[in-house]
Amino acid sequence: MSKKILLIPAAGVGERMKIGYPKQYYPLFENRTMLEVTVNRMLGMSIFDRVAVVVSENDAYIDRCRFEGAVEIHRCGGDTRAQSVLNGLTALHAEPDDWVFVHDAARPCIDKESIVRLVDTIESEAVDGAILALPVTDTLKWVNDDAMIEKTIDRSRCFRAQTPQVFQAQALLTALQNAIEPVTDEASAMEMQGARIKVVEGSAFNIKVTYPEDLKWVRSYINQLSLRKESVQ
Ligand SMILES: Nc1ccn([C@@H]2O[C@H](COP(=O)(O)OP(=O)(O)OP(=O)(O)O)[C@@H](O)[C@H]2O)c(=O)n1
Ligand SMILES: C[C@](O)(CO)[C@H](O)COP(=O)(O)O
Repeated sequence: MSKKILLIPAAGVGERMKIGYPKQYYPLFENRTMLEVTVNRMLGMSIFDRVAVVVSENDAYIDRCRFEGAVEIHRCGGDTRAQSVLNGLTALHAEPDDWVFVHDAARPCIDKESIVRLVDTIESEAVDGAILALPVTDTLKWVNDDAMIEKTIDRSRCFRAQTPQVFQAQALLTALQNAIEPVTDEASAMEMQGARIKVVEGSAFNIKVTYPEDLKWVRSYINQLSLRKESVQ
């Protein structure tokens, strides 16, 4: 029986957040860091057989994190997100057909319903993998180097990719090793291999904390959960 493994890349520096330390260690809720909130929410779902976090070799914060369940820490982060995921995958020593759910540490508002939809898809459909995503709702413009519009793009087939993105361990390892150009998500590497990847409905709240202003929405969502007495961490 193949396992479900959660792999959380958390080795970024958070350049765009400009807080002077990696954003995954920002205290998000009651002194719990973003990484703790993300991991503990995932642990609380009771879906994963293994939970692993990839941090950089010289990470000075991870030892202070308190997780509410078993978490493997791999100090093998790379210079890019893809390299961190590849290094983490290698360190996992997973079985080839284990399902690996890769989820950004910087997406703490992930919800169980979305994960269940992902699991249902890989268990019931003939796919090589699946990702959470949302349809684009704005009109899309393609511009030139001077920001002048060249054309309007048909948005009906455009989706915004989120995480988790789930693939089988060996297939993902091979895809990331073979990716010929830099990739910003796992699906991109798998697409290059011709994989069949399904887009599964995500949540508008599953935003990635990238810029300081993103924190406003994330904190508000997390506080709402707390007010409704739903588990936050
Ligand atoms: N070398 C890297 C870069 C990113 N990540 C992780 O990948 C996720 C998404 O990346 P992003 O939001 O781009 O994070 P950063 O790279 O930290 O941000 P920035 O690009 O602003 O520096 C985060 O959980 C981040 O920690 C990683 O594990 N290793
Ligand atoms: C993986 C990802 O979160 C999907 O939206 C995203 O591509 C990561 O973004 P990054 O800023 O390029 O790390």
